[in-house]
Amino acid sequence: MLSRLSPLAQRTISPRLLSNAQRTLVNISYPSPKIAVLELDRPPVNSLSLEMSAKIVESIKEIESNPEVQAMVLKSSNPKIFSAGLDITEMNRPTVARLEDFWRNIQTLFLTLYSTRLSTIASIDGHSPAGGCLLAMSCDYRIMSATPSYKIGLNETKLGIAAPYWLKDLFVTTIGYREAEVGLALGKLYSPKEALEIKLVDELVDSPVIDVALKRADEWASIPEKGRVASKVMLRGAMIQDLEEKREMDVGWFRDFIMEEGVQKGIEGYLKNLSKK
Ligand SMILES: CCCCC/C=C\C/C=C\CC/C=C/CC(=O)SCCNC(=O)CCNC(=O)[C@H](O)C(C)(C)COP(=O)(O)OP(=O)(O)OC[C@H]1O[C@@H](n2cnc3c(N)ncnc32)[C@H](O)[C@@H]1OP(=O)(O)O
Repeated sequence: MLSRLSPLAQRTISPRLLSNAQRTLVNISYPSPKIAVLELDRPPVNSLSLEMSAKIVESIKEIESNPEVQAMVLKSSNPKIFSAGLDITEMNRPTVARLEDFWRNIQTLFLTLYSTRLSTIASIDGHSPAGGCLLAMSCDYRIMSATPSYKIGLNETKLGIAAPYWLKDLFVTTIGYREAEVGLALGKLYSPKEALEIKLVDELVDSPVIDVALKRADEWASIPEKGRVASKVMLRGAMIQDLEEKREMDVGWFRDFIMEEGVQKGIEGYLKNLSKK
């Protein structure tokens, strides 16, 4: 894509002016041989389109393929948004084929990030609703900026939709049944302080989040891989296997739910309000 531009244009065009079609969507860097940083870079809000999910999966696989790398920090290029979650436009009057493909890519994203052999540290320097919270919860450790205006949580019910069963399971596993029951029903978005209290995040920082995330990545990367991965498989294997077995059933639930006229009206209204803001 970018390579289709002339070399002069490639050198002079400001990255801010690049359309998403011309962007790489994620950037990978290696601050040290054992640590990778995967930066989400899909303006304006790092929402997860089909292509964005596929790109994140491809990048995780690329990082995993280097046996020296032990830990990965997941961060955002946006200074105040980690990820706004699923790209809502993917669910707005879609074709059935695209919608099903979109959902398969979201499932794969979850399965890949949740099960990777890498230690994963979420560096949450901004808002992280819904699918953004899914990305964070799929990591092994979550560090969030203490900025009080930031929000994290699962707000699906506010859009007139429900979290899929496996995201509900992930939420329950992370914060416990009762808190998840209330949080899901109300579509609650938590402040960083509240998120720390219920253990939705592990640590709050005032300093640049990435600095602390890199320190934690160093600590996690120093643990011998075999035992660390075996523990991860023991804790996460059942949920992964369960979704692997139910993938197509889940695609069907998602498709039938989203294609309902009432749900479509709700999504349309939510999108209109977002753009009006
Ligand atoms: C028994 C049967 C049950 C079956 C169940 C089966 C399956 C489950 C069914 C469905 C599950 C679906 C799961 C969904 C999870 C999700 O992730 S849904 C997405 C939820 N995300 C949100 O609600 C976040 C919305 N965004 C915001 O709140 C704000 O944008 C922000 C992140 C706080 C940032 O605010 P800021 O003021 O900086 O930016 P703007 O609001 O002005 O946004 C800029 C621009 O971006 C557009 N936009 C924002 N978020 C999204 C998004 N998620 N997708 C697409 N587009 C988004 C916004 O509209 C603006 O656009 P512009 O006006 O054209 O500039």
